[in-house]
Amino acid sequence: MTRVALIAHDDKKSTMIDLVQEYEAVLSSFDLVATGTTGQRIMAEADLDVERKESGPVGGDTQIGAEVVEGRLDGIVFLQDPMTAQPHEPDIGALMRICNVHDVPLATCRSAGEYVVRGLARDEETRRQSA
Ligand SMILES: O=C(CO)COP(=O)(O)O
Repeated sequence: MTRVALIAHDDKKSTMIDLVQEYEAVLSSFDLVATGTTGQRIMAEADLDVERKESGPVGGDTQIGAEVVEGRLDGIVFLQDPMTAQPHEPDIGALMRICNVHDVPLATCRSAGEYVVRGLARDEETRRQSA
């Protein structure tokens, strides 16, 4: 099953909620993982089940990065706030780097996130049809 990570900085959490509500039908067919607070909000505000890691600043981004290394993730939607410095910037940079190392698609704004979600849904549909 397609496994996707959802992460949003505080100022982008409402955008993430909007995105997951719009794509709820597609996302409900995926295996979802999220950083702590993002996951909490998604489960409260959308009809989606999400595996929650730690919050980003205390290691959640790093835990998602470990899944990338282990080959468990097909894509990441990570809505970043470009206007606010983050205390865990090194962790964020490490997650982005490891996605590049392992060629895992990482979307950092809403429109790119929609492309990733739609693309992964199309891939899953293609796999289902050829199975
Ligand atoms: O800080 C984050 C990503 O860098 C997100 O963490 P939370 O989802 O716990 O807010």
